[in-house]
Amino acid sequence: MSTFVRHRPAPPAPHGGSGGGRLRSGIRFESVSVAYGATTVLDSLDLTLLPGEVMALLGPSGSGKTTALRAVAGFATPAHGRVYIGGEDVTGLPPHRRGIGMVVQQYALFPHMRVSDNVAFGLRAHKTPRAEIPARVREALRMTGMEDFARRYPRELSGGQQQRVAIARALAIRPRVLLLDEPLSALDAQLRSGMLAELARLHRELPDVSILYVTHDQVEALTLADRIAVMRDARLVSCGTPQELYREPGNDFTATFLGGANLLPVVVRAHAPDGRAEVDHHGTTLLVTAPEIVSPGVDVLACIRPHHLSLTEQPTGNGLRGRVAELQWRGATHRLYLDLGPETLVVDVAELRDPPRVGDTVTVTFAPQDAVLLPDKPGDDLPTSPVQRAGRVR
Ligand SMILES: Nc1ncnc2c1ncn2[C@@H]1O[C@H](COP(=O)(O)OP(=O)(O)OP(=O)(O)O)[C@@H](O)[C@H]1O
Repeated sequence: MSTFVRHRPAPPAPHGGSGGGRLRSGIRFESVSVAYGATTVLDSLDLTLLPGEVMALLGPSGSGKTTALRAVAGFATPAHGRVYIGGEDVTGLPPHRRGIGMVVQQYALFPHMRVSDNVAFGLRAHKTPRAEIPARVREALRMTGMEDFARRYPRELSGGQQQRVAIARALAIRPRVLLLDEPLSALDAQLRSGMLAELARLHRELPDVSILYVTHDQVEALTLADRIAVMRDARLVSCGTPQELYREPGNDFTATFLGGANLLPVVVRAHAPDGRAEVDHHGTTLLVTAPEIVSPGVDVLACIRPHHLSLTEQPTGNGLRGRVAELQWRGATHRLYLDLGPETLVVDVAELRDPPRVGDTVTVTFAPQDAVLLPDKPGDDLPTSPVQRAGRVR
């Protein structure tokens, strides 16, 4: 397995664990690989979702997110590995016996059925006793705010309302895990943000349900997830809480995919005992954060978020001087593209009353704690000192 993955241990259950009497929730992928013909589209995935945890699977198109979700649902068969739900090995179980609710991008409602029948459909498929069905349908429609629409047909609903019905249908069976595949991507930006808040509220109402949420939208992942798993080319490249991955992305792909980042090539000069390192950037010494003890003389990247840079007249340290190549007014902020010579630095600052002009030379600065070192090649770990390397915990 690539040493690229910075996989933090799972934190304690964020929502109190599984409920008494119910089937346990939580999902575990144990070295799961899925292939279509000769192409491996999911490569040895090891990942654990705790009971009650919301995990976002984030990554570009084709990275294997949906395949991972389908492996949990039972619609994609692993060539290797096992899938567990609530500690139970479900690898060989058919989808309807896995206790999952699933919502996909295109809602997949039956057009000829009223809302209530769409929601009842899953319950019938799960052989819920007839007498219980009306109450379960009402409960699911109440949770999604769709009680008043029970008699309508899908064509009489907006996109957002149809998606609520799809969620109600998934919840009606009282699943132990909820699988959401880009559930908001067909909605416009405003509706999407409202639905994000709704999903967060729903999860507070159902704290025992584990949610695996596939998205390529970093805002959705940052907003909703307890932890984010970042995928690329069929592999898991990072996993951690949104804050961990944002502050210490561990690799250049995660840094740029989650939030956007400047990645400056630097050479390590010295490592300070306080977790800082002195690095050289084309002759300028910068003080940055080193998550591990890095070896002097090696090439690494300094990751600095655009909004962590500020304009200054006289920096007391960490000054980067460059020519303004482009200036964009974005309402609340200005974005500057600074030509540093070999690189362009992106700088986001609060709206300036008196902005510099294109062609002006300016200086920006950053705090050492806002710049973190990353390995300079995909697949690498930070080049550490021999002592640190020997004692490394993976
Ligand atoms: N049934 C299939 N047969 C052959 N190839 C498939 C099949 N389903 C998916 N793939 C391929 O597997 C790879 C991963 O697809 P997957 O849908 O898991 O990616 P994704 O990360 O969810 O992408 P997106 O964000 O575009 O949905 C893609 O290259 C896709 O073309």
